[in-house]
Amino acid sequence: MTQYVDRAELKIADELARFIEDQALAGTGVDVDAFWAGFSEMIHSLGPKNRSLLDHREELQSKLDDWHAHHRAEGFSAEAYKSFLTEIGYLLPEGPDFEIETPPTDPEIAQVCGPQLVVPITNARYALNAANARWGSLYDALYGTDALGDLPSGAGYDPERGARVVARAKQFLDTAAPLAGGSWADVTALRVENGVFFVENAVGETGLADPAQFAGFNTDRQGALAQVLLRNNGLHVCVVLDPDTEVGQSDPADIADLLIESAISSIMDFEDSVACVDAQDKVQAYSNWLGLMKGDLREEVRKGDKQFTRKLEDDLHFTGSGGEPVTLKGRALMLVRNVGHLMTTPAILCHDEQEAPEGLMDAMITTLCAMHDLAKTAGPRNSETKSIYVVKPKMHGPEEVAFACQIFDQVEAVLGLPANTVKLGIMDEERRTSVNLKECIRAASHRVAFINTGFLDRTGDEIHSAMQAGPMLRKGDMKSQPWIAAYEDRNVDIGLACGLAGRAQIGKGMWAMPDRMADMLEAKIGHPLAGANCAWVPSPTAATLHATHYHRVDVPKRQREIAAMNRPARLDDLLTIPLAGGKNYSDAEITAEIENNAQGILGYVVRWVDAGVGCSKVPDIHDVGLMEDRATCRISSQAIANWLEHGVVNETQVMEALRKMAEVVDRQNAGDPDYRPMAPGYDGFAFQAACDLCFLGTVQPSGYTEPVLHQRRAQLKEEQA
Ligand SMILES: CC(=O)SCCNC(=O)CCNC(=O)[C@H](O)C(C)(C)COP(=O)(O)OP(=O)(O)OC[C@H]1O[C@@H](n2cnc3c(N)ncnc32)[C@H](O)[C@@H]1OP(=O)(O)O
Ligand SMILES: O=CC(=O)O
Ligand SMILES: [Mg+2]
Repeated sequence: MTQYVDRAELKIADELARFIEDQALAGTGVDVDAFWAGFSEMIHSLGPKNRSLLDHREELQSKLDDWHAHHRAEGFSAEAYKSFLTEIGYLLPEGPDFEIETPPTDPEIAQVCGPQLVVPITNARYALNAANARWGSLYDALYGTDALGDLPSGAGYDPERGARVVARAKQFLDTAAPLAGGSWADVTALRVENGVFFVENAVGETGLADPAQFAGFNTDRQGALAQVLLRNNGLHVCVVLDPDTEVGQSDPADIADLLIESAISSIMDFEDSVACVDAQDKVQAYSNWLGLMKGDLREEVRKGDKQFTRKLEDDLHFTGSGGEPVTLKGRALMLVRNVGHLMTTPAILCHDEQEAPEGLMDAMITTLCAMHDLAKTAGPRNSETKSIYVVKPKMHGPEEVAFACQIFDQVEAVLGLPANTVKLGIMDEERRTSVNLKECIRAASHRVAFINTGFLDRTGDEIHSAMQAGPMLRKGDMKSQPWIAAYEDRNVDIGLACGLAGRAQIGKGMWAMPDRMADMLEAKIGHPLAGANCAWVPSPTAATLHATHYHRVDVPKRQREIAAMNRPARLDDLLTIPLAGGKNYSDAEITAEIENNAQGILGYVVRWVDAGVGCSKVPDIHDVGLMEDRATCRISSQAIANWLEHGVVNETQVMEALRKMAEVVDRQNAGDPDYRPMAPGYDGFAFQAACDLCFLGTVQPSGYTEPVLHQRRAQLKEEQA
């Protein structure tokens, strides 16, 4: 039972009030009473608007449902559809051209192109790792994954595999920092003399083809060259020399590793990768964020027989070619993803005892925590421009973006921050945002710092918003449809037209197969080539490997080329609904599809509901481990709900698939002593949640999964209390 304390017409869960007063407010200079008064005023003034925006979503959805239900039989007319969307205010008129006016942002947002790592904020061990993922070992990333085509076989070091890793890494150097003569593969010695970098290899003495790529060096205590810093496309590579390691010893030039700039920014996620349903969970999440912003977050890590304390890395120091000190950031720029506008929270009750919107709570408290970074007078800072970067997900159209800006206007006023301190990341992941993207950006033109194609949620919304249009294609077929290509291209085109290049991020989505690094290396170069200056990765290792793409592609140049192409707008493609149409899937294909979706849902939901884990790696029916979060769960559940709605499958078939796959998921988790099997009872909260997601999928708001997940997890917590 939550204990509440009264604060300025709000009831605040006791542990949240204590966190805010004792930890978050302390040291910010914000007066406690003024804070509560301002917070209360914000919740009571913006809460009703929040609710009316959600009502508007529902109104539009029911109009879409009706229209599709009435026009299904007569065949689809794109023109009639577009007129209807315009008539109901779903598709809005575009205003004149404009450019964003966001105040200057940090280089990691505006200039440096590279991977963006996402991490659940509730896991301090991972969150610290994500902050520290600015630098990663390319040798380790190549050795420890399937990036070379196969996986390491044993526990010990395999010199044959090591040689292949070194060869690949040196190929990378030949692209990122080519030599004037010969290849890095034949390098026998490196030296720095009077600030000039020399290389010896098969052709004799040489140097970098472009000497300006030499950015600094370090020597060891004996004065021997220990690190050489190179720069390419704004990214750094540190060549590590160490004859005392096994790898360095076997290298003619003592090269032991390449440390490369990896996660340029990291998103600390309060949204789809976490399971936070009450004040207790939220305080844990806010505490981690506060620790990152204060810089004092620590986590005891045990690995095998080793134990150590993980904390934020310091900056890196080198000597420049003229003898000047060179300092590079040791940490990724941290952004924070708040929840969207949908959910309410039992952590705060309004004067009418109703739950407050969770998005308002996140906006105020994550900004408050980040003030500790702005206030630092010594030590490494997150933002040099005194900015706070908030990613706002799942907004539907410009009105909701304008509302997000209004929220942060009020937050800044309450906390005494200069206007537009909070920079906004707009996730382009709902259909009404994609179709009105230019106006969404305009609505945040003074604070937008990124737009990003969250194609996973976007796929879920594609299914839900056209639920009544007919049965959709299989999940895997969605990726090759006209709507998604148009969505990705338009996001870049509109971002460039609105002046984001050199000022803000134009990002691309998550790589959702965390163990398939060879495939990622093949596929994800497509992101910088498409003009994105950042793209999401699920792990630090993926960040290191994806970083190599930004050495191969000069993104600003690519953006100029794309802008010059003047590509046509392709709104018609964007509005092409991915219906199965004449495709007649066989019974086997239908069964495989629902079993695959059921397995993903159950594998994810059982850990969410029973263990409070918001992001998991779950094998699909082909045994490929997939990153599952609320967005991927939204796709799978909406896909099943859609096929149920149109009679492609019936309830009995879906229930059979759920029961069968529950047994599979139980077996997959058999090694976990805390795991509670779903079979043979099929009566636990997790299994019920999976059933609700499928059988009640059509009536979930926008097809989101969080209402069901929250309800079932809260029930379980209550039962366990
Ligand atoms: C649609 C969307 O919204 S996408 C955004 C939401 N999704 C995410 O945020 C995905 C984040 N990724 C993750 O949570 C995880 O990588 C998972 C759940 C996919 C896989 O986790 P695991 O199975 O534990 O990964 P695995 O065993 O391969 O690796 C664990 C190691 O990698 C690190 N690691 C894995 N993912 C991350 C991450 N995102 N950030 C930082 N470190 C990470 C861990 O710290 C750990 O290293 P450590 O032992 O030194 O602490
Ligand atoms: O948030 C990201 C997505 O793809 O959804
Ligand atoms: Mg999303």
